Amino acid sequence: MTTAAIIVAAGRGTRAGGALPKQWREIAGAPVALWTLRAFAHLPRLVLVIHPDDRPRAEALCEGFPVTLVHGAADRAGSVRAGLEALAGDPPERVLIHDVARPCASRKLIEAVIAALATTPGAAPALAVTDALWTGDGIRVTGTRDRNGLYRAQTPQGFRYDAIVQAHAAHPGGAADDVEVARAAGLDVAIVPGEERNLKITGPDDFARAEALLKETERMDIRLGNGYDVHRFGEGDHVVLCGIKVPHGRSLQGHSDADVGMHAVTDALYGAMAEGDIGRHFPPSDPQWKGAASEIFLRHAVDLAGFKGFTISNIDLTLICERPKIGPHAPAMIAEMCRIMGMEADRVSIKATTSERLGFTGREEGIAAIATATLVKS
Ligand SMILES: Nc1ccn([C@@H]2O[C@H](COP(=O)(O)OP(=O)(O)OP(=O)(O)O)[C@@H](O)[C@H]2O)c(=O)n1
Ligand SMILES: C[C@](O)(CO)[C@H](O)COP(=O)(O)O
Repeated sequence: MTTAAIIVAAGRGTRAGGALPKQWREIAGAPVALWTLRAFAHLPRLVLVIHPDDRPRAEALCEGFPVTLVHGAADRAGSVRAGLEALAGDPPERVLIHDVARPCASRKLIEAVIAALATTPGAAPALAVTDALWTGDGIRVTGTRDRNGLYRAQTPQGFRYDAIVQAHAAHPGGAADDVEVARAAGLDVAIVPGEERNLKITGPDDFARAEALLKETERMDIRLGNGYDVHRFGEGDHVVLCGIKVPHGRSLQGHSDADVGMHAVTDALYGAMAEGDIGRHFPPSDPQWKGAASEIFLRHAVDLAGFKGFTISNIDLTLICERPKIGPHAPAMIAEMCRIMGMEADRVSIKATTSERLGFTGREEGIAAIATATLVKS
């Protein structure tokens, strides 16, 4: 079942004040919008609904990241509809709709909403009201209300895509959130236990609260990934290894440019992020990747790591072949890999070994490559 997330970010944040709309202000070292996108970065499709005035800022934030930008509308419901339309060409089965102003939603909460959608067309997090409730005239208490059965609504609010599209199309407008829209269309919405930490930045004091929560949970996160790849030799007069053309009596065969070293490093990066492998992001069945430069794949993995808040700490790559001899070309390969990945040379190792004439590499039928990558988030 495919799940997409729509992050609505077209509001102006008037209650929060300040020179910039709240989603573009920095907390804990990154804009609020980036924290929120990172919380959903494990999902295959992300749509960020923005105000047209914020386009340059949003493009800079999302450059190289797998995020679709669309322009929102004058009210929240209109912005949600714009996000839903952006997905219409290739509709997902489920969609999560989330306020950009809630940057602290946990992965556990997001997964709980998705899990609930297996049995109901709608699901959303909420916290039961625990304080006594009064009415007042601004100066004094004028009455009390029963808090039984009252909830504080949160996002992400999740729905079967087709159902929420139809519900929005039928709604007259003025809804506070998508649960109200869904219920007006007769959809059942399950309550998933919400989180106190999933606060919405609304007033000026909320920035400090959100920052404290993000700092508290952003613990050191160190990831190790490995990648292994093999390409066979065929007719030709050179091989491409780590972006460098190396003269050789044969060429490596493959769907792309068959840069076996770059593929192993790319898979190590994906592996460290639990993001599958090159084939998942660039399917070999897709003709557009035929003969593609492997730099495209590596850049995607590097950008994804940056989007998720990781720094690449080091890369270690071993090429396994009898010939060509790698040593003379290793400095150029390291320089090229550093250029693509934006890394320092003392963090990228490229070395080679033979297999003592054993096996397919020993018989010079192809080249194998094995890579390790370390990613760090602090
Ligand atoms: N026309 C609008 C209005 C709101 N939102 C989004 O809806 C969410 C919840 O709204 P709220 O917290 O009220 O944000 P703002 O409308 O920006 O704040 P304010 O009401 O203080 O101006 C926010 O992520 C906001 O960006 C939107 O995408 N389009
Ligand atoms: C959708 C919402 O986050 C649910 O709590 C909220 O209603 C949106 O924000 P607003 O302050 O009501 O505009």
